Amino acid sequence: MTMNDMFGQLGSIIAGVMFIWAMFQQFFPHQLRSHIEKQSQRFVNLVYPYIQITFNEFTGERLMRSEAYSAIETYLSSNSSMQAKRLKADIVKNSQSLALSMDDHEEVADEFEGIKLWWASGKSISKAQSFSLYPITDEKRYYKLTFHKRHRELIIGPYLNYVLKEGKAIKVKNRQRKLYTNNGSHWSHVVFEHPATFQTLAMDPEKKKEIIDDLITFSKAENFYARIGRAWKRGYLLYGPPGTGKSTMIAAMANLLGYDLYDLELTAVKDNTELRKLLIETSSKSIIVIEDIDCSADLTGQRKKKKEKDEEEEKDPVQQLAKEETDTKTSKVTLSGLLNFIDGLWSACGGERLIVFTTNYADKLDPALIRRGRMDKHIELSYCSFEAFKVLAKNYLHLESHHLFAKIHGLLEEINITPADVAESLMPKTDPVDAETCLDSLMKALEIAEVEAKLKTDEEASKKESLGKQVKEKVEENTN
Ligand SMILES: Nc1ncnc2c1ncn2[C@@H]1O[C@H](COP(=O)(O)OP(=O)(O)OP(=O)(O)O)[C@@H](O)[C@H]1O
Ligand SMILES: [Mg+2]
Repeated sequence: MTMNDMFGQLGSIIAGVMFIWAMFQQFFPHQLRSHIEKQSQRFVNLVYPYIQITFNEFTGERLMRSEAYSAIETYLSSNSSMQAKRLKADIVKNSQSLALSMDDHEEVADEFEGIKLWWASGKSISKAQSFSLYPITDEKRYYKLTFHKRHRELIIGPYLNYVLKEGKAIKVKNRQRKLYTNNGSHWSHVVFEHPATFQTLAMDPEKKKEIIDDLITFSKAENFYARIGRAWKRGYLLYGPPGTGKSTMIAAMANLLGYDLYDLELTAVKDNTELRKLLIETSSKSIIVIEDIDCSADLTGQRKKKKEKDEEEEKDPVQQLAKEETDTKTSKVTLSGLLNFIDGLWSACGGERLIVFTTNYADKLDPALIRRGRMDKHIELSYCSFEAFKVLAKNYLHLESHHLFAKIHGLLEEINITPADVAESLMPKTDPVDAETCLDSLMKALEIAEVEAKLKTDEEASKKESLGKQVKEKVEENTN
C-alpha cells in the first residue's frame, strides 16, 4: 500500500465518521443535548453550592440602560477602587474628580451582615449581526453576583435593596447639580456652582442651626412622610429687606442638601396650565424657588377680584363657573392656580421637594398662601446683628476679635444695616488685608446709614404733616 492510498483511506474514514456524527446530531440533537445539560447541571449543583444573579446593562430594549446596572456600578465603584487591580477611570461631570469603576472581568468581594459575596464584571460579545440602532457596540456588559445558596433570602431581599438604594444615593451625591430657569413653558439649565454655604451665611447661630436641622430632618424623613400620608415636601418663606441674604440662603440650602434648583419666574408663565406643566417637569430632590412672590404676579389683586365677585348678586352657578374659567384663561397665573399646585400636584410626583418663596414684605402676602402646610416655615432675615457681623468678620478678614468690635457692637444695635452692606465694607481693599481699614470703613458705612435713616424719618414726618394739612383744607372747603 502506498502512502497515497493510506491517506485516501484515512480521508474516507474521517468523512464517514463525520457523516455519522452529522446524522447523529441531526436526529438526536435535542434529547441528547438537554440530557447532557440536565446531568451536568445536577452535578454542578451538587458540588457548587453557589447562586449567581446576572444584571445586564441593557434589558429588553437595547435603548434603555438598566437602572439596576448603573446603581450597582456606582455602588461598586467605592468598593472596587480598593480591591480590583484593573480599573476604568472616567471624569465625573463637574470635572473635579475621577470616578473609578472596575474593569471588565474583574471581581470584588463584599460583605453584608457578616456574609461574604462576590461581584464580578463581565462582557459578552454577541456574534449575531442584527440591525439594531446601535450596531457599533455589540458588547453586552453585566455584573454577576455570586453567593452561597444558604443566604438566598437575605441577599435577594435586603442586600439587593440596600445596594440599589446606596448606589442611587451615591449617584445623587456625586451628580452635577443644575440651576433651572424657565423661559415660557420650558426649563433650561446651567451648571449650579454657587459657593454659598450655611457656614458663610451671616445670621444668628441658633437660628441657623435650627434651619439646618429642619432641612436635614426633612431630607431624611421619607418614611415619616409616607407613614403620616403626606407628600414629601416642605415650604419655606424667606422674608426680609433687600440684601439680607435670602437668595444666598437658598443657594446654601441647595449646597447643603445637594438638590437641584428650579428658579421659577412667574411673570414668564402664561397661565395656570403652563405653570402645572412646568412643575410636573421638575425632578425629585429639588428646590423650587419663586423669588419676590409679592411682585411676581398680581396675586393679591386676583384675590380681591374674587371677593368682589362673591359680593355680586348670586347668579346661575353654571354661568358663574364659565365666567371664572374664562377669567383664569385670560389672566396670568392666579393665586388659586398657585395654591392648587402647592397642595395637589406635588402629591402626585414622587420624591422630595422644597418650595421656597422670598419676599421683602411678608405682610403683603395673602394669608392663604403662607399658612402652615403651604409655607411650613417662615424665616425672617433681618438687618445685621453683632452675631452675624462676627461671621462676616471671620470669613472676610479672618478676625475673631478686635478692639473695634465693642464699638461696632454698640453701633449695630442702634443702626439698621444689611449684611450686604456690611459685607461690602469688609471686602478687602488692599493686599495684604488691613483689617483696621475695613472695620473703619464699616463704621463709616454705619454712620451714613444712621444719617440716611434719620433723613428718611424726617421726610416721612414732613410728608405726613403736609398730607394732614391738605386734608384739613379740604374739609374746611367742604364745610364752607
Ligand atoms: N446673611 C448674609 N450672609 C452673608 N452674606 C450676605 C448675607 N446677606 C447678604 N449677603 C451678601 O450680600 C449679597 C446680596 O445678598 P442676597 O442676594 O442674598 O440678598 P437678598 O436678601 O436676596 O436681597 P433681595 O431681597 O434684594 O433679593 C450677597 O451676594 C451676599 O454676599
Ligand atoms: Mg434675592
